[in-house]
Amino acid sequence: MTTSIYRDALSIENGNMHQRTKTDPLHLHKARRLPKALIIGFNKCGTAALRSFLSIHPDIVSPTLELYYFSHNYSRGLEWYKSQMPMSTPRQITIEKNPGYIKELEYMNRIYKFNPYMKLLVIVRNPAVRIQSQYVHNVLKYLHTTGNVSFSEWFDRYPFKKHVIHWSDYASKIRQAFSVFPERQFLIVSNEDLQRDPVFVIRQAERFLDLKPAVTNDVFVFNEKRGVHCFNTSHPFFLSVLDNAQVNTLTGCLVESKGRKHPSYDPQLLQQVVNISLPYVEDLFRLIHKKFDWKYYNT
Ligand SMILES: Nc1ncnc2c1ncn2[C@@H]1O[C@H](COP(=O)(O)OS(=O)(=O)O)[C@@H](OP(=O)(O)O)[C@H]1O
Repeated sequence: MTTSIYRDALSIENGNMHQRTKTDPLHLHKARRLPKALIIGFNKCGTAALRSFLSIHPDIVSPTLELYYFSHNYSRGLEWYKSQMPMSTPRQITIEKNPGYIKELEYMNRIYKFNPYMKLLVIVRNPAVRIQSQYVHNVLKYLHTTGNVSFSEWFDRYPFKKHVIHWSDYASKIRQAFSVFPERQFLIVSNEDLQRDPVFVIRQAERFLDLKPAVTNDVFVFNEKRGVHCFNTSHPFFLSVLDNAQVNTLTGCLVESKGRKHPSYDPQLLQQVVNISLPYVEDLFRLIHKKFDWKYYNT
């Protein structure tokens, strides 16, 4: 049974669409539609790349901005949320991404109340590498307050173990989300797979979202300088991401803040990080019945 909020939202949407078709038959039923799928986590794991890569699919649209609706902007209401969505046709799926949604049980409950059939995409990343990404992100973002802190100094500023666990424990957040939604409503992929072979990950998402396979290898080109896949700017699909603020329209790559240079590890620090995070990685693989090929973690 559809919950009331989702049903009401759908009827508002259908009502609007109906009016529009009656007055403007050439409008092709375009309207702003609420998401049927969300990318809910995790920070610094490639959520922007996953969102951007998926949004090139002809049957997917996605707002470029993170809207924080199920977290900080909940009081703004559904009509506000809907007004932030891009226009779409009835066959297109709208996907929003916010890596913070998976962090709080309350946010997951709000999503369930909105739509118990929501499809949820989660991207995870080798924790030892993810922490380097977090360091660069924090140091650049908070440089004015932190000063130029080295990678090992940065660890010293936090209770070290707690800090590593906080960023490595994907399993407890996924388990929490599994307590709200059935497991079949999740697709869990890895940043490493997305980096290595975007189409491999997009195929999984197409199947999960019940979409026809449409994204092929020629949509992407490997950019040697950035060391990641970027959009092939001469592919006709590229036109659909021209309004994506996170894509450089000249190079087809994600903006510079998505793919920064990482600091090198002191071997002892790396070993400590791996030792602390290993049980969390094992827990994750057990929970999701799937393993990712993560360097340093021979599980
Ligand atoms: N093309 C491509 N393929 C796969 N992954 C990519 C790609 N481009 C960027 N990235 C990765 O995205 C990392 C940033 O993650 P998020 O977008 O989740 O960051 S954020 O939490 O929203 O700030 C970012 O992390 P850093 O490399 O540490 O900057 C990248 O690993």
